[in-house]
Amino acid sequence: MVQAKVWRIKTVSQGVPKESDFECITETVPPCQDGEVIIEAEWLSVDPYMRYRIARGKPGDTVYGSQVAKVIESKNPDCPVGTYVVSYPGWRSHSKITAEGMKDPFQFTKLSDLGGIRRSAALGILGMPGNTAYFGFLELCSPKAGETVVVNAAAGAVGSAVCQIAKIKGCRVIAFAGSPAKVDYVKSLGIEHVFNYKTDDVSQVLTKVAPNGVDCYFDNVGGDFTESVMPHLAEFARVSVCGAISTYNQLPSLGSKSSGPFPSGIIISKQIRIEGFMVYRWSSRWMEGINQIAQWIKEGKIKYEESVSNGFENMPKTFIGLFQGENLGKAVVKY
Ligand SMILES: NC(=O)C1=CN([C@@H]2O[C@H](COP(=O)(O)OP(=O)(O)OC[C@H]3O[C@@H](n4cnc5c(N)ncnc54)[C@H](OP(=O)(O)O)[C@@H]3O)[C@@H](O)[C@H]2O)C=CC1
Ligand SMILES: CCCCCC(=O)/C=C/[C@@H]1[C@@H](C/C=C\CCCC(=O)O)[C@@H](O)C[C@H]1O
Repeated sequence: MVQAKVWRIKTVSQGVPKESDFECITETVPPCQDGEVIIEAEWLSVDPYMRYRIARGKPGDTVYGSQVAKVIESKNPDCPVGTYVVSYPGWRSHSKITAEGMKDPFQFTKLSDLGGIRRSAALGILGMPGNTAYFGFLELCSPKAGETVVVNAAAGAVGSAVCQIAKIKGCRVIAFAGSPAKVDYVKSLGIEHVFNYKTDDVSQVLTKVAPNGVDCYFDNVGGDFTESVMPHLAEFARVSVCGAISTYNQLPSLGSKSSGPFPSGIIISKQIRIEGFMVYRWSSRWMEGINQIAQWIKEGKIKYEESVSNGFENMPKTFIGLFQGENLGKAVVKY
């Protein structure tokens, strides 16, 4: 019988998660029944949203998350041994997927050929984060050529894709990231105006580099960063509220009181449109985004990076690293 390693919540994290908030146990996975498969993780994703899931979880819960995995046992003719899938069984080395579980296309999909691109990309640029950039930027910001776009967490999985899509659309991109190496990386993607928000004052940068205002703001960070950007928005600016990673370790739960004043005056007088989203809003158009990004990669218009941690034992450490800016591009763990 297959033995699975499983990362569970030991203590619901308070503030920045610690490795001791997690525990790894071993579990026996019973053999497949009709219609079932057993999968073995190949690549596991760590994502900022997991912080929210942990906050809403309880001790003993398996940490939620996606992985690229290989079918190693099958009693389902549609999914034979050797098939690669993207699934959401959580931080587990081996998992049983029932016939029912395989029906939900957002919990389980067979991995299509990625045209020579490493399978881990299905967790990043050719997966949920890539589509977050594609739909979250194009649909909510409606960018026009020549407009000025601000992107933060710009060296990360979503941000680096947004910067490049904005460039493809002919926009002028002002990007922010958290280290000199990250600034160099974003510049290497062809983005001209890139700043380190830890050493450059965001408001001063925008006064200088965006004297006519910011037309589109793709926000991954929230908090103080966003407070600094708001006064620089142009009339009829569009703000895509993708994430607020600077706040994830502060809020006790969803629905808690907002931490700062709501800038009503700016929003009203400049007639700004601000919209949050969850990328699964575009579920019915999922492959449109993936196929377009794949095409842009082929044409050399989009580049991407991955920060790879080796070993399942490094799941908590790699996850925590997201909040310390340790990743460049998509953070993944190789099983
Ligand atoms: N709405 C949706 O459907 C989705 C939203 N998201 C959101 O998109 C954002 C980016 O996700 P993703 O690309 O996967 O992650 P990233 O690959 O960008 O990794 C996170 C990065 O965030 C930056 N960061 C961490 N803490 C802070 C802080 N306190 N202040 C400023 N920056 C910080 C770090 O970069 P640096 O070194 O530059 O500080 C870090 O490397 C997140 O907010 C996430 O929740 C992601 C997917 C779907
Ligand atoms: C308020 C949540 C901000 C997190 C932004 C983000 O990264 C979203 C990612 C989603 C993710 C949803 C997972 C947890 C969000 C918790 C909200 C809830 O109602 O439980 C995943 O489904 C893929 C991205 O769309």
